[in-house]
Amino acid sequence: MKDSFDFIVVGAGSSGCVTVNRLVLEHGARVLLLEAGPSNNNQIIKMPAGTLKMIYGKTPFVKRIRSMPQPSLGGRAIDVAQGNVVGGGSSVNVMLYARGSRLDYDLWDKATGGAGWGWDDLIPYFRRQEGNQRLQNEAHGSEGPLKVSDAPYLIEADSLFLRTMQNLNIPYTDDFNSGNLHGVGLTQSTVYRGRRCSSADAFLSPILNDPRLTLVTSARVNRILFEGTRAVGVEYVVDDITHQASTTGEVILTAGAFVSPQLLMLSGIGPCKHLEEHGIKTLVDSPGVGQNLQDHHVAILSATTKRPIGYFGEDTGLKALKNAIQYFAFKNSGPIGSTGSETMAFVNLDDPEADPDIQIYCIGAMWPTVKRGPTDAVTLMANLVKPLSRGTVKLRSANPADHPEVDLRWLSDPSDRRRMLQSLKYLREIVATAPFSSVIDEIFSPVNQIQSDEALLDYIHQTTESNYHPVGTCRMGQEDDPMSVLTPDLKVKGVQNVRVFDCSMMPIIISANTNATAMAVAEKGVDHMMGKISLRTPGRQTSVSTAESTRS
Ligand SMILES: Cc1cc2nc3c(=O)[nH]c(=O)nc-3n(C[C@H](O)[C@H](O)[C@H](O)COP(=O)(O)OP(=O)(O)OC[C@H]3O[C@@H](n4cnc5c(N)ncnc54)[C@H](O)[C@@H]3O)c2cc1C
Repeated sequence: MKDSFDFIVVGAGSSGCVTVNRLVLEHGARVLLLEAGPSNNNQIIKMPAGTLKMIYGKTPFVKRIRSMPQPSLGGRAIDVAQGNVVGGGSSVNVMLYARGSRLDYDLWDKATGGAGWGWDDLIPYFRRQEGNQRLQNEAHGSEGPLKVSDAPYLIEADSLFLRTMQNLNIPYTDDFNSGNLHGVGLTQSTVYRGRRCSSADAFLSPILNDPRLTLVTSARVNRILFEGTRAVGVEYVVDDITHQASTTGEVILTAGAFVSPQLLMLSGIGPCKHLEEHGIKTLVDSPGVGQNLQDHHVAILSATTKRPIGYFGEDTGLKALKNAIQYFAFKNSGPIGSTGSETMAFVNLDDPEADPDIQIYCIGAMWPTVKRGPTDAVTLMANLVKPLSRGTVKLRSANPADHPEVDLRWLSDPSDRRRMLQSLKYLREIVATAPFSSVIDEIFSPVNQIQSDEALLDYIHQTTESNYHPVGTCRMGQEDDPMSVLTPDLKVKGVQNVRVFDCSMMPIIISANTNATAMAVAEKGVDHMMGKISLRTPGRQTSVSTAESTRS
């Protein structure tokens, strides 16, 4: 093996960029960062309004993983977009800055036997990373490199949504990220002066010229290399040529919730029967690898409006020209500087006092997948943020170039079906409530004729989409839990010198968007690895109640 490094980090996404930043700047380590996708140096990534074009258009920055046909969705296969570029998800995402609730992280803490993963344990990491342009308090930092700001551009749909939700007794909140998600309000985004602030912008850019960092793009890692059970390097491919790199320290997987378990399995760590099926020699029989897949997904309602209240027409003709001039000549202002998702609400429709399990987005446009000629429109989406259904990631083959076999199993749990149905009905209630009702012309998805529960569920099966938050496939847990893949300090069980710092580590999905948490987890992971913090002695009280603890 030729090149040798102190650490090798696999995947330059949200968690990978944070990991290398801390290793290089704080610990002076020589780090190899391998990223399968290209550089993030592209205008469409930097301009907030470019997001939907990346998610639904054709760019090299997004790869779509097609799921197995889903029996619970009438046999439909789902494409789940993932970042394939420096910055990973944070370079292609909708930039919404969100954290889970206090309870979410306290449930993680419980899953690890109280090892130190509760809300209070994570807050220092969120705060340290955050450069909030409005909030500075015990939950928020304003000096960090990750810029977080209020929406620079609002549309009438935002005002209508905010007022309508308050008419439905949902209280206004000016901060979703204090541990309490309840309410309706304006979102904050990882946007600074009209430009995306990805994990790469915040954490990788400052060290790109540091001689201790070696970044190789368009480099797909195939497997981890072991001597016995000790990781000593990785094998990767650039331009069809296979390379090896070695490390005297550790290999850290930050390749995302689909690829990190795939890489473990390709390296011989996983359910031994499944590895045998693909002719892979088992190094560690770890039955939990690829299990416990969770993802948020949405019920969609789109309606035409009687007059313009959103973004229709802003990207064509003279308006597009005007917006481009405004954006480039006037400090990145106007619609191009907006993420298009400026308001949201978190509710619990069963018990208004309980932790929210539905997130509602209001988007001032027709949803791209809804088949209807372009016109003034608004879309409401209900995101099931506490799903109970669990899917799997398995190997499709022993070939690392093949996507893994993803079985999402959305709505396979009856409670998820019930809550999705209930939330779609609630979206209808929102657009029938003043002042929203005054601008709605026609609800065309789902059309009015779809009324029975059975027909509405069928509509959900045909139209539900990912909110792009897959997690949980290498979950951490207690040492003696046979289904946990990682110890609470994020070491892969059964081997030495391999850790996973990305969204795969979550035992339970958080009830909000996952980018900020991916970054906070990575920084805490580095602190554990470098001995800066140690696991807490079990026994501390958190907010987990007896009733909620049954969810874990
Ligand atoms: C379209 C979209 C919209 C989203 N919107 C939001 C939002 O508005 N707010 C929010 O909080 N969250 C959002 N998310 C989710 C959030 O961005 C992700 O949860 C987060 O980026 C995941 O971080 P990660 O480090 O786990 O993985 P990623 O950021 O996905 O990083 C994995 C990296 O590994 C690379 N990689 C994969 N395989 C290999 C390999 N074999 N070798 C080398 N490199 C490899 C990938 O190219 C990628 O760069 C969105 C995600 C997407 C995809």
